[in-house]
Amino acid sequence: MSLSPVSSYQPLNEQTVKELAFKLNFFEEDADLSCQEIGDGNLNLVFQISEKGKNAIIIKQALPYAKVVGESWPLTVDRARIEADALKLQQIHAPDLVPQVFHSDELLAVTVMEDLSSLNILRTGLINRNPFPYLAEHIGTFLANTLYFTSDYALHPFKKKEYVKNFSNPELCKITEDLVFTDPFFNSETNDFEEELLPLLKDLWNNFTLKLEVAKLKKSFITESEALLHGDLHTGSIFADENQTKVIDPEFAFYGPIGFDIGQFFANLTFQAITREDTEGKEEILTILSDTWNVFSETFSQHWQESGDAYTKVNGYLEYVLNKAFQDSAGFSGCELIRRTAGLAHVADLDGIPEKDKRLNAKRKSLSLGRELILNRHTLSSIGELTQLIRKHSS
Ligand SMILES: Nc1ncnc2c1ncn2[C@@H]1O[C@H](COP(=O)(O)OP(=O)(O)O)[C@@H](O)[C@H]1O
Ligand SMILES: CSC[C@H]1O[C@H](OP(=O)(O)O)[C@H](O)[C@@H]1O
Repeated sequence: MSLSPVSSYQPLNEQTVKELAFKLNFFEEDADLSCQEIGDGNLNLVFQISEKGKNAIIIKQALPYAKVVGESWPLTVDRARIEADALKLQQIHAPDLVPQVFHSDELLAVTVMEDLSSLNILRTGLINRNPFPYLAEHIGTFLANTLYFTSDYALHPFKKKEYVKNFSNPELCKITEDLVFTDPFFNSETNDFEEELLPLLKDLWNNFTLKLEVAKLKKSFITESEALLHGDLHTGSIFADENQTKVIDPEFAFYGPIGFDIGQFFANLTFQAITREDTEGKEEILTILSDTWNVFSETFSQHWQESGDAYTKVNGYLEYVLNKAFQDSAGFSGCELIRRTAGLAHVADLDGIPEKDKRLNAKRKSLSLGRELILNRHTLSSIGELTQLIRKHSS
């Protein structure tokens, strides 16, 4: 039986979302509520509802299409169920690192959650050069806990397969398969770039060694059901300040290779290593990147000691798993750098640079670093070698 306050899906607006908040008893019936739609992402509606002097709540609703494109791009609202279920699981394994979910409704495709607007979206905070002293510790822990505890290394095989089924997310995965792994490596209609970048892009499109390596990464993304991924872990999916970090928006969650989340986070940090002009600023980012890896690998290794799987006691297996995740993360990171530079969905780190020459210079660095990361990922044997490669291409 559905506990939904409505009998069919309907897109909410600032009036009907208040009525929903009342029906769900988040406010007393005489409360004077204010409400704004604050969503700035590509896909969903996000309403902030508040009563003067009290904590606000967030009601996020999936539309039956991709908001950024419109009704010509239909998209399942089941992504709201996936997002709510992923947040609830992440809350168990990484408490304090995700927003609290107060309520979710599959029929209306809504998630009611904690309002985090006292924190900053990390991408904006990094562009504004705010300090995030706990970011590496928090994201390293988030990655280690959510990835380890949803994997076969930790779970009974029946439970793991139940999760794989629950988090089957074909439509959202298809977006990533197209926009991250395919379109930017071909002269596709969805691509979006300044014409000055065309010669460099043609070099990528004609580089068959590169295409073979991207095909291998895409195969890994599609076929390796290693752990429950966040699936879209960029710096716009993280709220943070000097003390706290909260990961939001796991609607792309599905079972995939561990290195994918790590690589997306690395790439989105790397835009800052590229665009910051001072060495100190660049080094600050590279330190966050390498500290995140170190926290991730140490925490993941500690969890591994508790695994019940007989093979986890075999010498060399943990090192193999971590090394694969590390080299994959470099390759996935390369794909993310290229797609955010020349694909459909861009980032403010690059597009927000007002001076054309500087912007193009940063984009050229991003494209060439992306290519190097994809081609040379198997030569990287330590986090220091990865940060050195980024340093070389971003100076
Ligand atoms: N829990 C929250 N608290 C405060 N603001 C939020 C919250 N969740 C989302 N937002 C706001 O809505 C924006 C879009 O949210 P997001 O979940 O990324 O949507 P989309 O799935 O469309 O990308 C965020 O950038 C942020 O400004
Ligand atoms: C048409 S979806 C493009 C892009 O948007 C998603 O990001 P977000 O929902 O955080 O704005 C995801 O990265 C998709 O690849």
